[in-house]
Amino acid sequence: MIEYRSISKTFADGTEAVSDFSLVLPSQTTTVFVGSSGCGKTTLLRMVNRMVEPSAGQVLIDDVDIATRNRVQLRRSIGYVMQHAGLLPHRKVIDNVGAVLRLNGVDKKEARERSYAVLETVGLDASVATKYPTQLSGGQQQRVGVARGLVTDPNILLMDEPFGAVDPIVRDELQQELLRLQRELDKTIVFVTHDIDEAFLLGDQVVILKTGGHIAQVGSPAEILAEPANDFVRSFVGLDKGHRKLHVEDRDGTSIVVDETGKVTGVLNP
Ligand SMILES: Nc1ncnc2c1ncn2[C@@H]1O[C@H](COP(=O)(O)OP(=O)(O)OP(=O)(O)O)[C@@H](O)[C@H]1O
Repeated sequence: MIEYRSISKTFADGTEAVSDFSLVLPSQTTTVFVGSSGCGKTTLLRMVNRMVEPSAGQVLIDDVDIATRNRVQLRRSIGYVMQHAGLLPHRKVIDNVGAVLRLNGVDKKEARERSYAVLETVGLDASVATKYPTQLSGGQQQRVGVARGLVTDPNILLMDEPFGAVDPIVRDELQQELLRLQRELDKTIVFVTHDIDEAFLLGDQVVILKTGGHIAQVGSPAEILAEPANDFVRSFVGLDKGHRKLHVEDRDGTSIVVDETGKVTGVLNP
């Protein structure tokens, strides 16, 4: 469980990115921070692995204040997937994936074996392992980025707009892959996006943010869609434009919420 307790962040230039933010992110679920540019999503995400230190308040993981933990060890114990994959261009895929294992002291042979295994987990053929990142498609690079985030088998995976830079078809594929992975791996995922459809598809808990990290609404996709808290949320999720007339369909025993265009917007809790 991740808990933000009255977190604020003011940067050195005086920008107040997050103000008095409190929230619990339950274990083994996906929480999505969604909101427009500059509302504080990335700042909130990076406070979980101490890439950003709060100006006030605490972040707790399993009831331990992370300020008391060694910063480097904490960072290496949490998976991090960023936009554009962030791969090192001069290192082969397999070495990009295994880099954190090596930093953690895992020997070369084991690091390779685990890296090959996690490439398979994210649906990549072993033949990509010896290629350089620029020899891969954007979608493949993102998969490598996810593999790198998962290679240490972390409990927590932070994902910062990981699918923002790929075309819509590849994006759909990657989203479905992530849903499959989450069913298999049961990580605590914190996911940042500005795309409300992506948030509703992937999130168990969706946090709609306004500037300053202010929560406009938090809830499951179905809860938000059924009872938008205010006009801001109504407009943000497109209800004000007459979109999102929803119905529920049964797919293989799971109740899926589908909008009038046929797009899946969420899954009802079993
Ligand atoms: N290092 C920094 N120094 C000063 N201001 C910063 C810094 N990092 C972020 N900010 C500011 O803090 C606010 C929140 O930024 P943040 O990156 O968290 O937003 P975001 O919601 O992730 O935006 P985006 O979707 O554009 O990535 C913005 O006004 C941003 O300009």
